[in-house]
Amino acid sequence: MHAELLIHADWMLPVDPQNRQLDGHAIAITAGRISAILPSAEARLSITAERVIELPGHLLIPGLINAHTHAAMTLMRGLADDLPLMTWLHDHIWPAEQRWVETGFVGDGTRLAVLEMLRGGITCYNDMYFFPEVTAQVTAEAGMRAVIGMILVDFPTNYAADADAYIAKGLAMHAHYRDHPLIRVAFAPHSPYAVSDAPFQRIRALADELEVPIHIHLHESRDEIRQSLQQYGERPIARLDQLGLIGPGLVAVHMTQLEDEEIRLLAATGAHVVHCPESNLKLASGFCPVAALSDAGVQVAIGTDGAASNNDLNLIGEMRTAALLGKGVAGSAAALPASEVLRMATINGARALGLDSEIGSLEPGKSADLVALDLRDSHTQPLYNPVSQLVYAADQHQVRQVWIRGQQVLRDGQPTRLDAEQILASAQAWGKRLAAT
Ligand SMILES: CSC[C@H]1O[C@@H](n2cnc3c(O)ncnc32)[C@H](O)[C@@H]1O
Ligand SMILES: [Zn+2]
Repeated sequence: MHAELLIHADWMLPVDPQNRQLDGHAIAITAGRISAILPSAEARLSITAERVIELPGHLLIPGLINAHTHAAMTLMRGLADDLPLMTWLHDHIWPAEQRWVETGFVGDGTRLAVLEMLRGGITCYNDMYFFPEVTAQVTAEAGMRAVIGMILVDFPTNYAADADAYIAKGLAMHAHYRDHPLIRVAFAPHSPYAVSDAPFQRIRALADELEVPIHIHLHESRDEIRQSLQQYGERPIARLDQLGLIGPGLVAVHMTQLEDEEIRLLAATGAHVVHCPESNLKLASGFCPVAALSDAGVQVAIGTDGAASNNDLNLIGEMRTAALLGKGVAGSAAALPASEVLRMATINGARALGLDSEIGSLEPGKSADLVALDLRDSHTQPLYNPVSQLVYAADQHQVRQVWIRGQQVLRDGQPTRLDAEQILASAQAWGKRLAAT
């Protein structure tokens, strides 16, 4: 058998249905896809390859999927800390966005985010932000994968004046990226408190027609529930259910306020949940009952949220926080074992985004989106169990090589398609501008 690329690694966690750990295996890649996974000794005898890469001491995993981001908000990292969600959003972030967010801001902020995410082993992200066409373009140029939100809020912004304009711009972007190999598009109405019933109804009909997910902040804080009870006489999930939005296409982010009946509804309808543990902790929004959701059969993915509420886009760190917090919230050390948390950051994210036939695991036929981490560092030695080291001990700087569709986008920790120096210089220039106001 012939392959374009053959990679040998000491350990592989393919996140396959059997949850295997493969020691001393190789992965063969041709035309951007995984063509075989087999023991290295066998591969050396049976596969000829144009390029062979040996990775002793390394762990190979599927590319991580950051299931909820606002990429360009990297330029607001540390702008407003130590505040609860509604104060943070209404008094600081939305005014700053009104003042600063335009295409140049989104381009530079997204490039900084893409650089940070690739260096941390993230190969795909699910974004919700203004000027999403710019986010899409920057991401595609970097060779990265993303699901870009067709955003909607009830109020006018620098990006669009009203619901018609938000939807029209979103649909134009959807048409533009229809057959793109890296970019997909989803609806991204901000939240139940920022979107009224009529636009939700339009989005639901369009999402059904275009078969795209609906990505939304939902049940993020107690204030959101209180406000909804006051305004609509029901909790946000009940309202969205009335509007026909709770179903397998729903990607519900945060979900820190959940009653048992709501968990049953999510499970019965096949809705997806994205857990953002660090953002929820930092804004003191509440705790997502991840173990209870998972026991009920709800698929839970992991997201960082934006860098203004986290304050990084480090999904390896986020896995660790999710595992530790999940045990604390469930009152059980057995809750959220490391292998389950890795599934959340890979295959569950892929399922939430409707991309699980392409990405989320290392299996023949899937796209070659993969990450190699060097585990020879002091804090991941000695090594008894690779998945334990990855989730409980590894640092994102141990990510050394990243491939997306078989193309190397990070080599020895350095991006191959981005100018890191220029990205940092422009981030510093934005920082000076924002700090001066
Ligand atoms: C319509 S573009 C996205 C919008 O969402 C804001 N945002 C960022 N993080 C959060 C969060 O955790 N909850 C609610 N809204 C958030 C972002 O600043 C943009 O305005
Ligand atoms: Zn968010």
